[in-house]
Amino acid sequence: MTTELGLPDGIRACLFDLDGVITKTAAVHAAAWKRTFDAFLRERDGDAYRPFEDADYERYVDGRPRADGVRTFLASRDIRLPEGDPDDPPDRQTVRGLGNRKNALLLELIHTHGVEAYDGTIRYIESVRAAGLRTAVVSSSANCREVLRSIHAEQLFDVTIDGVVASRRRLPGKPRPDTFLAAARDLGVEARAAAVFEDALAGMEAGRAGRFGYVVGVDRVGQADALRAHGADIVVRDLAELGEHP
Ligand SMILES: O=P(O)(O)OC[C@H]1O[C@@H](O)[C@H](O)[C@@H](O)[C@@H]1O
Repeated sequence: MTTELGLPDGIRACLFDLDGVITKTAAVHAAAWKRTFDAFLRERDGDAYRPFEDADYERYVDGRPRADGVRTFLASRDIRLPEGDPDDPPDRQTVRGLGNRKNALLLELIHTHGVEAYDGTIRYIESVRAAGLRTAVVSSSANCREVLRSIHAEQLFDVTIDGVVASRRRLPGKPRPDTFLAAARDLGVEARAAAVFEDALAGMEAGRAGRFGYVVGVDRVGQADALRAHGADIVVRDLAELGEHP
């Protein structure tokens, strides 16, 4: 282990997820999804509908690109909707319509409440860069750049692979490893020389599938065992814990 950063020797780049790792926006996404799916399920099944639970978010939606989240959750309830069109109105019962409904709610929540960063992560990224390692943000979110801009953190990353870049480059989203692998490649390092920092189960699986050198699970919601089961090499509650001496 290197002492300062708590990373194995040979790690030359760090790949950070955004929502829940850098910013306190995972809960905001979860809230927007819950409002979207509960409204949809109530419209469909009436008042006896089965609500969208935290576990549904963690298993089927967290970390995945927007439309994949819609499809994966609906499939878990044996529901299939037409794909629809990327600019379907938010009240249209299609995969894209539901995604747009969620995005409108997310943006409303973000604009009303603002975005907060995790100070422990920002300090950690600054130490990583001071130590000469390269950094990337790897997020499924199409809102990644706006969120980073709002906390003035864009300059902390040499490479950005977000939801917009991934669809332009046709990269399959997490849990597939392609977005992380693209970030490592853009930084000029092999996967085994890169560490992945993620809070989502889909992100853990991507880290494991890509054979990255180190997979750090960031547990903000009490799912340490699940993070380990899905591929974490280590689980911390905050990145400030990495490199702390016992
Ligand atoms: O809808 P967006 O902003 O493009 O984000 C896509 C996904 O981005 C991930 O970072 C979140 O964990 C998911 O909850 C979200 O659905």
